[in-house]
Amino acid sequence: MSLDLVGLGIRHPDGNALIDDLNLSVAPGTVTTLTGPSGVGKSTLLNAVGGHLEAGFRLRGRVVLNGRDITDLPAERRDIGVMFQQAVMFPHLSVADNLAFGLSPKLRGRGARKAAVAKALDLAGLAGLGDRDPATLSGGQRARVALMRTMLARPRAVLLDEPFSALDPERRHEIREFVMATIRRSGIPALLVTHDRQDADAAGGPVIALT
Ligand SMILES: Nc1ncnc2c1ncn2[C@@H]1O[C@H](COP(=O)(O)OP(=O)(O)OP(=O)(O)O)[C@@H](O)[C@H]1O
Repeated sequence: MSLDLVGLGIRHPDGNALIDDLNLSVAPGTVTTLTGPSGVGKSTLLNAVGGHLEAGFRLRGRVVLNGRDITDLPAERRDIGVMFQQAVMFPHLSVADNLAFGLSPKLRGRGARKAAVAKALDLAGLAGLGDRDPATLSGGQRARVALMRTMLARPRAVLLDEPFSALDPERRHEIREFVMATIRRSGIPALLVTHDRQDADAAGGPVIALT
């Protein structure tokens, strides 16, 4: 699976060009990093790829996923996973149920769904913690649950918007490695927005500096 941005341009509601003629190809299982000063349009670009561009922003160019033009598809039909700085959990659901919420509807059968959640807990190093209330997890554990929930939906691409910046330095390193390994193993393309040089190094792919 690959993600291609072809001649992408984004215009701010006030008329200013945020992104101008961006051409970018993200290979399967790789992470391309987007950097640049605050306000340059990094998050807006991810919104455009995910289909969440806010009203008033104008888009030019094409977003192509796996050879298919998805520019005009609504977000829910793009199968693109997102992960933000704050790992949002449903507080009234257990860790396992939070994970189950991410499961692709294509995966049918109670047993198969339970097994998929158990495997995700295991991969996240959280085996045995499925019954816990998410509020009792550490920030790092919550970040891993959030990532697994994103991946359980079997996305065709992932968008990561500063997903590590709320983590302390030690956790940050561990989660970063975990996220990159998961993306490589899944063979899907990813875009990472970060201000952190080490994040970009760990991502291993091209770094695009937006100006
Ligand atoms: N809903 C909105 N309506 C109007 N302007 C917005 C909206 N959301 C963002 N902007 C503006 O669009 C521009 C790009 O914002 P964006 O969040 O994409 O930047 P960014 O590069 O991700 O910044 P940061 O690194 O600070 O997160 C900024 O000038 C911002 O103020």
